[in-house]
Amino acid sequence: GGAEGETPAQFLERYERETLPMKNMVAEAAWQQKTNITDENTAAFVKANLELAKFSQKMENQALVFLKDKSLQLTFDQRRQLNKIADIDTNAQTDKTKLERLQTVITEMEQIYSEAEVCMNPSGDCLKLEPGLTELMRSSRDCQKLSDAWRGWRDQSGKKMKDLYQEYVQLSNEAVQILGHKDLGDYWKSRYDTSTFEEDVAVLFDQLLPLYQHLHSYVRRKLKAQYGPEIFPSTGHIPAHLLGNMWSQQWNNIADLVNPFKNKQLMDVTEEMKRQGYTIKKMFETAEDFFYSLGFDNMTQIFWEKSMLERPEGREVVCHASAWDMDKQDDFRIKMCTTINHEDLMTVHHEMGHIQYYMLYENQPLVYRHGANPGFHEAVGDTIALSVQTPGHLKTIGLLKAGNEQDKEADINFLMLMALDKIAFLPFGYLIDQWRWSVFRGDTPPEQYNNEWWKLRCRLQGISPAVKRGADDFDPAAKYHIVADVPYIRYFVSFVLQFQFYKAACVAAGYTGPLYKCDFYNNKAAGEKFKSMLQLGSSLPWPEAMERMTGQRHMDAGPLVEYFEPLLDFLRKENGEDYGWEEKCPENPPPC
Ligand SMILES: CC(=O)N[C@@H](CC(=O)O)C(=O)NC[C@H](CC1(C(=O)N[C@@H](Cc2ccc(O)cc2)C(=O)O)CCCC1)C(=O)O
Ligand SMILES: [Zn+2]
Repeated sequence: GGAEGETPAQFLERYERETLPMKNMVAEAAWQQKTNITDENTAAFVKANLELAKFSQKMENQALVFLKDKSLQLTFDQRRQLNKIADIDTNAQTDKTKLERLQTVITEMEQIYSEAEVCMNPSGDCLKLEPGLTELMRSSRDCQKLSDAWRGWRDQSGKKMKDLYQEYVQLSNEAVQILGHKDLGDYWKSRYDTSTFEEDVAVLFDQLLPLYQHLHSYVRRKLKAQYGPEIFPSTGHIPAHLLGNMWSQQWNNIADLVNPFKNKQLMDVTEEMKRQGYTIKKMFETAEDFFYSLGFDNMTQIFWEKSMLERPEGREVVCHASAWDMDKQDDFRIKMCTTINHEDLMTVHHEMGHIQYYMLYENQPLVYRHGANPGFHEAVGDTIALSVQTPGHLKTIGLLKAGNEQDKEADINFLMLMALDKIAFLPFGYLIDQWRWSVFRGDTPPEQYNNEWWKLRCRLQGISPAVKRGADDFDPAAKYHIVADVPYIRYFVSFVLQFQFYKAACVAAGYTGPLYKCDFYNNKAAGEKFKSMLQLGSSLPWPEAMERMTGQRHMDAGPLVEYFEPLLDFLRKENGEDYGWEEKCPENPPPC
């Protein structure tokens, strides 16, 4: 047994008492490192992680002793908690040198990514990803500039990390194999508690492909009109740098080029936010107010004191937005280099959704303070943002001028903007971990890393590289989550779940109109439904949790398809038979 004659119940109590301060210490060290990247903060962060690993291994060993002891009468809940204590990720690596090397490789890759900058011709301006390159990709309509930024970013980030990444794969697989998993992808999928997870997401992707194909075709036609057809390959692919985003993952920033009814309002409120003098603080208060209207709690005092809501002067930070549970009473934070625009206002809701989930499961046993599955955590804020973005709600908060509610053309414009965010994302959200699972499994060897990446990008997303890719390019590591060891299929799952949660909240609010116009602001019944699911954390299998809110026990693309139905009808009429692209990208992408 554990400490002299310790019972499972005593062990679980001791686990919580001893682990909480340890996790808080690590969270603080991580926060210091991400909000002030210096050698000593990085070293301190790696050291803290090593301490946590040693501590977790002791707890894992003790949990395994109880789990294997046939003489013990463990309750269902004790067994569930002990299994979660024994699942300690790559901290299972007992070889200190290998564990330290893995931590160092990840922080090194993240440091290269965070400090990379591209010096543009002919201006000579050196731009970082945020805000410079992101702003350029968002707002420039100059093909050559977009192409230079697209290529430059990949040269300064991914291209420098191929060897590091190879080492990360090797060390990560070794670590999780100690826990009995085949490879890191196998371990990441195990968090969805179902052996059919890969097939389930593949089925969802196939169901949603027609929506994407029609959006892709419509956007391609509009971009040909804007840039001239000669820069588009005959294979039907869209050049990656023309889509308003460094990774072509969401296309909302080219809404002005794609807006179906020019004479009708574009639902992007960036200009109105600036005109009204919106501050960053006001953006966070707007999000806080929506959650509060549902009966959720306001942000804590410590949240406002300790968050980093804009890029600080004079120090290197990891700008990629993130929400933090510091494993300490009331201590929840957001780190974000916020800019005043529509996209960031939605990101604020996304990050605050994480904070609300942390607060709702704060009283669960420590091992249950996680999302029911990772997709749930990503869906909370986005579900709220679906209600916030309705023209009706934007009028309620004064960010959109009152207009004719029954305007079919304005509705199509709105659904188009939402599709540029939610539909455009689907193949991207799906393919990142298709690539990584094949790398971790060993099906994709290092010399095939970039080729396999572009095979997926060309076949599933229908985009082509701005310029021809070379043997030593490594484009996957131009994306934060790949560099920072953060799984990604959670976002694809979230983009399906959030429409299920949104529909359930609308039903709870007694709404009966077209789904895409539903605003459940101020509705306590909707809030109660949501809270009843979220307060469970991971204490029950996710189908049980989902059932509390939606009455369903499985992922279902139905609500997403229902939401976009009017747009798909419009697109089918517009596109006729002109949609789709060839599996392979062109050998040589046409120049600007
Ligand atoms: C300590 C820690 O790491 N905490 C976790 C939270 C947790 O696990 O508790 C966390 O904060 N992760 C950061 C990550 C940030 C963002 C992101 O990376 N988004 C994806 C895809 C996407 C894009 C649009 C969208 O609407 C939804 C998703 C991308 O940008 O590619 C950036 C903008 C939005 C969300 C996040 O919040 O998920
Ligand atoms: Zn998130």
